[in-house]
Amino acid sequence: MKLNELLTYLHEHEIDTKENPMITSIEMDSREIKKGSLFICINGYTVDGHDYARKAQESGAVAILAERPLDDLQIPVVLVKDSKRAMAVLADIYYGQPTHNMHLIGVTGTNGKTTTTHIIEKILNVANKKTGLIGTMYIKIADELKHVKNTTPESLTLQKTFHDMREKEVTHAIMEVSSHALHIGRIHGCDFNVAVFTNLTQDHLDYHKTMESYKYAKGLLFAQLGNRFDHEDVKIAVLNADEEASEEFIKMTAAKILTYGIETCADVMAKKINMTSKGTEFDLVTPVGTKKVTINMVGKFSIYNVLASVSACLASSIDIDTIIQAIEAMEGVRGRFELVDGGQDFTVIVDYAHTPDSLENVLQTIKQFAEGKIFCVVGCGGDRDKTKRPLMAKIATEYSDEPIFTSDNPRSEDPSMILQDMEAGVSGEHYHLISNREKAIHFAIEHAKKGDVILIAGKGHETYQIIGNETFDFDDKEIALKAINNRYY
Ligand SMILES: CC(=O)N[C@H]1[C@@H](OP(=O)(O)OP(=O)(O)OC[C@H]2O[C@@H](n3ccc(=O)[nH]c3=O)[C@H](O)[C@@H]2O)O[C@H](CO)[C@@H](O)[C@@H]1O[C@H](C)C(=O)N[C@@H](C)C(=O)N[C@H](CCC(=O)O)C(=O)O
Ligand SMILES: Nc1ncnc2c1ncn2[C@@H]1O[C@H](COP(=O)(O)OP(=O)(O)OP(=O)(O)O)[C@@H](O)[C@H]1O
Ligand SMILES: N[C@H](CCC[C@H](N)C(=O)O)C(=O)O
Ligand SMILES: [Mg+2]
Repeated sequence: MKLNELLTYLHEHEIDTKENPMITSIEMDSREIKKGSLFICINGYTVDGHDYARKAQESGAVAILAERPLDDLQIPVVLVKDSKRAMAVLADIYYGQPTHNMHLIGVTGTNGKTTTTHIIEKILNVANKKTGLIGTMYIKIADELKHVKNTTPESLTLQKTFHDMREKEVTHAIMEVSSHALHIGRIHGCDFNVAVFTNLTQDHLDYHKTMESYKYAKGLLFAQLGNRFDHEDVKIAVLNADEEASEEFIKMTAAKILTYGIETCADVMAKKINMTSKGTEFDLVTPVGTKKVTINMVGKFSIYNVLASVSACLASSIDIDTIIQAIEAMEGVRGRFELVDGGQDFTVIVDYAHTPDSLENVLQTIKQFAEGKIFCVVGCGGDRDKTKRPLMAKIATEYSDEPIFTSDNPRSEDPSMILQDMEAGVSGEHYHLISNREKAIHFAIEHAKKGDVILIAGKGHETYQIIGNETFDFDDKEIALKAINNRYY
């Protein structure tokens, strides 16, 4: 596409030349520049992309889009007020508006996004739909996986991903939509058909500062959902009726509403719930009838994720029998309440609970079936919301018999300072302090007795640990299996 053609889509811009090069790729990272690229300068949180414009030119960029004039460049410079916004517009156009002709489901909320997107994916696959998935664990196009840094990538990566999905004939895409992405505008240009809300509890206050602005960011997904009545293309907001924030999101959206819940009357509900340590049975009540279902996942939070997924799929015109077949076959998601079986006579669970609410939910669930003591190996991430640390420590001591405070991903912070923040939440309670995560896991496994349950929380599927600037191989499940092996064999 020629530069001038691309620029017709930007309402306000200035350009310093009449040159009109052919653009063969759009990049926001100078390290990705190829011959023919348009380089977009983004002023980031750590560095300013404008400082890399020269490097981009040297690497073959044929044009630059920037927020301020740049000296000593021989290629056209397009000036805009906000390069991130311009990037979203250009990415959408350059990649052929890929979300306009695919069914796009977005899932937002503090906890349960990854799990819910995977349940939706399973249902759509059982319904023979070709799917793409974007989220914390990976970008998945059919069976092909690509690892990513962010849960919800920047608009450029997003639109390119949707374009690749279209090339692979994906008809249904499901994505996790983080509050950061909503706040920064990474999803501008995404034409969602269905938007799903899981829940809102404390996290990310380092970024959003208050729960009110965190809620506002989540609400943007619903506010931006097809704000006109196109009766050929109805947009649907799937909201958790048991969550207070849903009442506000209802006011924020013009879309059709479908609610789900357990406590409050809703369109889709779970009734007569019967939980065991292996699974859950309940009556699934929907606008198209009531059926008894048995799922392999445990915990009330899992029922919420299933109800959200069922609602999203009903909103996507999938028939109820297919939905039920899929949710009954769903085995769970990697690193989410995942059982580690090394032949031991106690239970070991690896879970991604890294917020106060998720930790409380998971421990409450374990309490319902634990025959012996509960061990809880838990830490808190560095360079993240500090105020959740004492809360998580308190919850660990409240719901477990042997809490073991350890490191998560300390990142740039001193691990002992993070532990101090956790300890500030407890006074007089019994707990262990083992900063080295591998040693903490070994400690729990060496001390567990028959019937006990060990929860290893916070890192779930992660196969690394970030300490300082370095990333080390680290897999909770692998380490737990090694410790079980050491103890028994
Ligand atoms: C705070 C934040 O959101 N940061 C994101 C941001 O990074 P940044 O602003 O620091 O970028 P930067 O390094 O300053 O670079 C600025 C610009 O210079 C460019 N650059 C940089 C170096 C170079 O050599 N050449 C070059 O061109 C960069 O490509 C970029 O365009 O832009 C990057 C590229 O898109 C993101 O990967 C990065 O996410 C970081 C990794 C992050 O940790 N983000 C978290 C807070 C986040 O967004 N989390 C949410 C929610 C998670 C959840 O709850 O599930 C998520 O969606 O992931
Ligand atoms: N609906 C839910 N309500 C509360 N807690 C949940 C719910 N679903 C899952 N959890 C807990 O939260 C953890 C993370 O779940 P999941 O990865 O699905 O959430 P997420 O929203 O994608 O998280 P992230 O923002 O880190 O990507 C799980 O391991 C479990 O402990
Ligand atoms: N999406 C979350 C994941 C946290 C996972 C936990 N292991 C940590 O590193 O804090 C975040 O980036 O805040
Ligand atoms: Mg996630």
